[in-house]
Amino acid sequence: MAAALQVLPRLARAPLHPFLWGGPVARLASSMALAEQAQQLFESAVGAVLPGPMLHRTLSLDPGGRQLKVRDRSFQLKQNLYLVGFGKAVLGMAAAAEELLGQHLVQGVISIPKGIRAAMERAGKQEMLLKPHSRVQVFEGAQDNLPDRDALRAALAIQQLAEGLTADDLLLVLISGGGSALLPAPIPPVTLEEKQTLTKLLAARGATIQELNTIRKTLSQLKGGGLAQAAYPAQVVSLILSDVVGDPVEVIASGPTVASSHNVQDCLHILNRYGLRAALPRSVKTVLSRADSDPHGPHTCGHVLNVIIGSNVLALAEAQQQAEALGYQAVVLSAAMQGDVKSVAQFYGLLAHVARTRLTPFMAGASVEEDAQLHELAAELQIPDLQLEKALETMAQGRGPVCLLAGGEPTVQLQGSGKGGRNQELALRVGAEFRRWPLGPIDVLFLSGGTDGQDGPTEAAGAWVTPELASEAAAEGLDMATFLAHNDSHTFFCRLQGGVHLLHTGMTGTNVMDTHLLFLRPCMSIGTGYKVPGKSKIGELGTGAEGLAAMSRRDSSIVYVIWQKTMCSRVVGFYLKESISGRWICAEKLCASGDLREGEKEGRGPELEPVGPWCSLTEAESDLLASGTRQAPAGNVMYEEHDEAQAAVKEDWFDPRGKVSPVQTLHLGSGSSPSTFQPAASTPTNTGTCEGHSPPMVPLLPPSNPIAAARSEAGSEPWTPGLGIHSSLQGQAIPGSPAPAHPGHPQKPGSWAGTEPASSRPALSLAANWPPLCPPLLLTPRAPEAGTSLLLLLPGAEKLASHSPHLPAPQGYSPLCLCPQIPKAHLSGAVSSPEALQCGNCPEEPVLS
Ligand SMILES: Nc1ncnc2c1ncn2[C@@H]1O[C@H](COP(=O)(O)OP(=O)(O)OP(=O)(O)O)[C@@H](O)[C@H]1O
Ligand SMILES: O=C(O)[C@H](O)CO
Repeated sequence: MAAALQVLPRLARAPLHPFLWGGPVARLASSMALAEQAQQLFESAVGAVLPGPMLHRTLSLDPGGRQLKVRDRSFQLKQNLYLVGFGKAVLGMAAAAEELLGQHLVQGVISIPKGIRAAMERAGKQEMLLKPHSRVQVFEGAQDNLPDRDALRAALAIQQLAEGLTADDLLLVLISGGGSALLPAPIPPVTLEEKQTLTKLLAARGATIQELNTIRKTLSQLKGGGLAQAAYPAQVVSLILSDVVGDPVEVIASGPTVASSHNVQDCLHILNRYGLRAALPRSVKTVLSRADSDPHGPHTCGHVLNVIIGSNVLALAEAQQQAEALGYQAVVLSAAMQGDVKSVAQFYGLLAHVARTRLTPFMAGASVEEDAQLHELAAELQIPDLQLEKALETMAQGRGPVCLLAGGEPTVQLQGSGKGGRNQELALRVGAEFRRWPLGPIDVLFLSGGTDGQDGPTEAAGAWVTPELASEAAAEGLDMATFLAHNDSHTFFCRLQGGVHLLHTGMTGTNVMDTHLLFLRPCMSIGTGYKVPGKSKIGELGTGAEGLAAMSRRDSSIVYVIWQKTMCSRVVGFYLKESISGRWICAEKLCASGDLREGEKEGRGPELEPVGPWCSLTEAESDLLASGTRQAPAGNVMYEEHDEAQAAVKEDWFDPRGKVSPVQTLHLGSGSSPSTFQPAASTPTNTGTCEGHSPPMVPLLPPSNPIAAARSEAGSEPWTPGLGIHSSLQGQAIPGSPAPAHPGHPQKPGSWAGTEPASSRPALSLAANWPPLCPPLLLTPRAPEAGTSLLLLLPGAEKLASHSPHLPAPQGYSPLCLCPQIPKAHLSGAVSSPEALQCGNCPEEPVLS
C-alpha cells in the first residue's frame, strides 16, 4: 500500500491529457455515416472549382463594354474577339465566357470530352451549357481521355481559326486538364495512331505528366507554344484551370500558348528511362531529329498572357472549411501529392497508423521506427508542400476527429489489362495497407476521387475504403492482391458489396486533379464485463451497468473493458481489455446479427438494425491482440487462447444496447460544471438508423491512462480500475434497495441488492444521479476494506463539453477523494454531485488511508 501512497498524489497531479471534442462535434453528431461525409466533402471540393465562377473572378468588362479586363490587364474590344478551348472543364468555361462577352464574340471553337454536353444537360447544369445559337462550335472527342479522330478534327478547326487571325484580333484561349488529348495535331509524318500508342505506353509505364507532356509537345504542332505561334500576330489571352501540381503553365494541357523550354535531349532521356527509345517508329525519330532546329522559340509567345484561374488549392480550401463545419480538425496535407501510387498508398496507410496512436494515446503507440518510416516515406515522395508535422501535431492535441486533405496526382504503372483508374487503385492499395497496420478502436476512412468525375476509363470518380475492406473483400471471395496485380481496381469495387465503395459523380465539368481525404475518428464506446470465477466463460458483457452490477457482487473479480468500434450505429469490431493487466483480448465476430434479433424478441429495448458484416479485425490486428492474452498474470483469470475467448463470448448472453452509442447524447442540456448540469427535457432516441445518433461515446479511461502510470510506478497492481459509472444507471435505485426493473432490460435477480462491497456504493449512488454520458472512472483498491478511500477520476466538464456546445472549455479530469465518512444518507439516493460524497475533511489530494 505504501507504494500506492506515493503514487496517488502524483496521479492526482498528473497532467492528464485532455480528450476534448469541442462544440462542433455536436454537428458531427448529426451522425451522417463517415462515407457520406467523405462524399459530401468531395462534392464540396468539386463545387468550389466549377469553371463559371472561376472565370467570372478573372474576367470582367468595363462599364462601357469596350475593354476586356483580365486581372489588371485591359484589352480593346472592337468586334475582334475569338475564342478557342480544349479540356474537360472547357464547356463550362466557354459558357461563362459567352455569358459575359457574347455580343463581342465573333467566332469560337472548343474541343471537349465526348458525352460531356449530354451529361450536363441530364444533370440540369444549364450554367455549363452554351446558348442555343452560340457562335462557338463544339467538337466532342477523346473518348477515355485518348486522342482520336474527333479530337484531331477539333484541333485542325482550332488551328485554322488561329491561323486566320490578324494583329487587330484578340484570341481568348480556354485551357484545362485533359487538353492534351483534346488537341492532337501530330507533326507529320507522325500519325495520330503512333502518337496515341507512344503516349499510352509512357502513361502505362508510370511516366509523370511532366514527362508525358514533354514528349507530346515535341511531337505536336499546337502544343508547346504552337497554338500561340499559329495565332501570331493576334493578342492571345489564355485562361488556365490547372490540373498539374504546382500549376506549371508549360505542362498543363502541354502548354499550347507557352514556349517550350525542352529540347530533344530531354525527350530522348525520357524515352530511355521508360525503355521506349529503341522501339520508336521511324516517323517519331524523324520529327525528333528535326525538332532542335525548329523550336517554338520564346520570341513566339511575347503576345501571350497566360493566367491561372484556379487549381486544386481552392478545392481543398473549401473541403477543409466544410470538414471543420462538421467538427473535424482539418489539415491540408498537400496540394501536390505525387509519386508512385504504391508509395503514396504506403504513406497513407502508415500515416493512419501513426495518427491513430496520437489520437488514442492511451493505447499502445506507434514505434519510433514507424514514425521514422513515415517521415522517410514522405521524404521519398518529395512532396514540396507537405504539412506532415502540422497534421501530427493537430492529432496529438487530441481535440477529436481529424480530417486530412490532399490534392495531387499519383502515377500508376500499369502491369495488367484490368479496368481501373488512379483513384480507385490508390483507394484499393490504401485499403490493403490498412491491413498491415493495427488501427485499433478508431474509425478510419480514405477516399480518393478525380475532380473531373471520371477516374481513368471508368464511370466512377474514385472510391473510398475503410480498414474493414480486407475482411469485406474476403467475405465475398475477392482477393485484393489479384485485382491489384491486374490493375483491376474498378472491377474489384464493382463486385464488392454491389459497388457501394465507388464514388459516382458523373462528369463534373471541371478538373483540378485528384482529392484525397483521410478521416480519423476515435470512435469507441466502452462497457464493462466480468468474469465469474468458477464459470468457464465471461458472465456478461455489456455496458457499464452490467459491469457495475458485476462488480457489486463479491464473486466477480475481473472487469473487462470492451471497446466497440462503431461506424455510425454499426458495430464493426470489438476489443476486450482485461483492465488490470491491460492485456487485450480480441473478440472477433463477437456477435452475429442473429443475436440482435434474439435480443429483440426478448424485448431488451432499442435494438440495432442488423447490418452485417459484423467483424472487421484484420488478421494482423487479431494476431496482435490475441498474442497479448498468452501470459495471464498470476491471480487473474484470463482466457489463454484467443479462440476460447471468442467462443465464450459468442455463446454468451449480451445486451445489444451495449453495442450502440447511447441514445442520450445530443443536446443533453447545459451547465457550467457537472454539478450544475441540467439534463435536457427530452433526448433523441435511437431509431436504429444513423439519424439522431451521437458520435460514438468517448472513452471512459482518461487518455493518459493513470492506471498504467500507477502500475508502472508502483510496480504492483493495487488498483481495480475500470469501474465505470454508466448513464444507464441514471434514475435507478441504488444498491441496498430492491433492484428496479431496468427499462427494457431483464434484471438478473439479486444481482446487486445488498451484496455490493462498500467500495462500490459511492459509485453506484453517484451513477444513479450522474448526468448521462459523464461517466467517472472509479479506482478502488483491489481488496477494499472498511475505511478505505477511493479515487474517483471525474471526466468533468470536458465530457460534457463534448456533447453540449454550450459548456466551457474543459479542464481535464479532477481526482476526488471519496472517503468512507460520507454520511450514509448520501449513499442512499440523494447524491447529486461528487462534492456531496466528500465528508468535509477530505484532503485536496486523495490519500489512501
Ligand atoms: N486499369 C487502370 N488502373 C489504374 N490506373 C489506370 C488504369 N487505366 C488507366 N489508369 C490511369 O488513369 C490515368 C488516366 O486517367 P484519366 O483519364 O482520368 O487521366 P487524367 O490524368 O485525369 O487526365 P487529364 O490529366 O488529362 O485530365 C493514367 O494515369 C493511367 O495510368
Ligand atoms: O491534358 C493534359 O496534358 C493533362 O491533363 C495535364 O494538364
